[in-house]
Amino acid sequence: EIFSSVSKMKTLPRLERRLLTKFEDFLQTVHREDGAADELRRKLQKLHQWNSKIVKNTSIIECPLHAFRLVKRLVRQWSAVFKLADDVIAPSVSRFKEFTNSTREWLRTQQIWPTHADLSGAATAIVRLHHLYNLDYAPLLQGHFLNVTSKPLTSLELTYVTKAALKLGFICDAKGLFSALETLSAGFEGERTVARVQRLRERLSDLMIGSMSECEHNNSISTPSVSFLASEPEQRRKEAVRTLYHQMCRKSMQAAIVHGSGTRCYLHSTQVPYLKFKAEVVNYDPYIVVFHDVISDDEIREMKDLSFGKLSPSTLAVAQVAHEQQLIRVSQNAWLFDTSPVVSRVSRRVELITRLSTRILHQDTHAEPYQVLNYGLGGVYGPHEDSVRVPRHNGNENTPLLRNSGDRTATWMYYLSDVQLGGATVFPLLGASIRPQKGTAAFWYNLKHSGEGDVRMVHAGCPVLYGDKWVANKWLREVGNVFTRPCLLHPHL
Ligand SMILES: O=C(O)CCC(=O)C(=O)O
Ligand SMILES: [Fe+2]
Repeated sequence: EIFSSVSKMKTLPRLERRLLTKFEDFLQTVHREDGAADELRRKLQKLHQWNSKIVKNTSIIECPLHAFRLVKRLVRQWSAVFKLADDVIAPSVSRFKEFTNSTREWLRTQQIWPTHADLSGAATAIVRLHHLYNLDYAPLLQGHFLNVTSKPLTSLELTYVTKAALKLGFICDAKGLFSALETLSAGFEGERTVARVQRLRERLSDLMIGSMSECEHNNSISTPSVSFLASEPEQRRKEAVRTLYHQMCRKSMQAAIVHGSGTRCYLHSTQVPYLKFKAEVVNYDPYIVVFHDVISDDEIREMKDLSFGKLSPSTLAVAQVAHEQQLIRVSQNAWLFDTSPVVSRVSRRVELITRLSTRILHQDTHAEPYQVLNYGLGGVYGPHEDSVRVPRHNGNENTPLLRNSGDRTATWMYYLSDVQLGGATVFPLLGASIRPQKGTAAFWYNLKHSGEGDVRMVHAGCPVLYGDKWVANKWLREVGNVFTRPCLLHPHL
């Protein structure tokens, strides 16, 4: 899957360019002038034009609507190209079959070519963003997404978006989208469009029967169904946290200054005399602090470069049902050890500032390697605690890492990118939020001084509305840090 990493998606136009070149070069060697070959040339020419526009400006993929359209083109238009080549041309030109087979194989080895799952993932992102941030669907139908303007949605595109809303269980969104689809396809007599609309109508009416939801209440975010077993009060607590999380994400979009009110700045001393860092207290009790200018652009580039090839879709520490993961976490991550002088230096800085050890040695691990995260389209990380030792995570105590190194005492999170819109880190129970800013880092403790997991530290990454969000987590472990964690009375760390 690729929709779960915006940075990976940005490499798609270059790959498409290489694919186009392969086809164009091959066609040069095929001297065939008939309708099918002409049609193939025409299709490729059109793809070439689209590609030329986007290959020079891949940052537009940070806009979910452009990203959705790119994925749609790669999945649908290219499968039409292959189909035409295989079904119409290859039977009379045998070399063609060899060519399409080997080209398909080549694409597979690149591992990033999108599939139908990516197409529905991209449509899901668009719906989730509209739903969560309370955006009006009307501009989207006209091809507008925030300040980006493009062509109105086609009936096929609208079908994907409506289906995504249905799948998410957002019935009111689906109803609205479906009636727009009906209007849009009213004049079309095409069999496929009619059948598509009919199928959706049936699915929607099935869902409506079981649901009494009134669409006027669209603003209160429906909590997605959670099918794993949970006791009733726990379930209610979870829903309350989710509601607060959604509210905070929306609020973080409106406020110009995102950090909590009463934010206080100071110069934070380190173990090196005169080396101080700008610090901003986001919350006093429990303590959450953001440090500014703690990692340079060059260091960030190196961390991203070292991680990029290793990114793979994020999973969750707490087992969840597969289809729910989409709602809880949409990102890819890689583990990065201190294998280069730059990464080591970046870790030393964490030590200088926090006075905690980041040493990673076999059998004596004071910290985890960096978990470098790149978010995907509408990328989110729902409410969670970094600590495993919060009461409701019972049963997780017995992992080898926990036995050897203890819990995640503290979290240090480097922000490796800005995010144009959305993507704030929020603490729903504290009312604190942090806007991602390249070069800064957030720090907080996950455990109380007693060693118990602090449930107040539940936090989340709001959906990325527009942008390519990167963070790097350094989780500092208990063992090796029990004596270094500063005293409770210390005003700072
Ligand atoms: O990306 C964010 O803002 C939060 C990430 C996070 O909480 C985590 O990776 O554990
Ligand atoms: Fe976290």
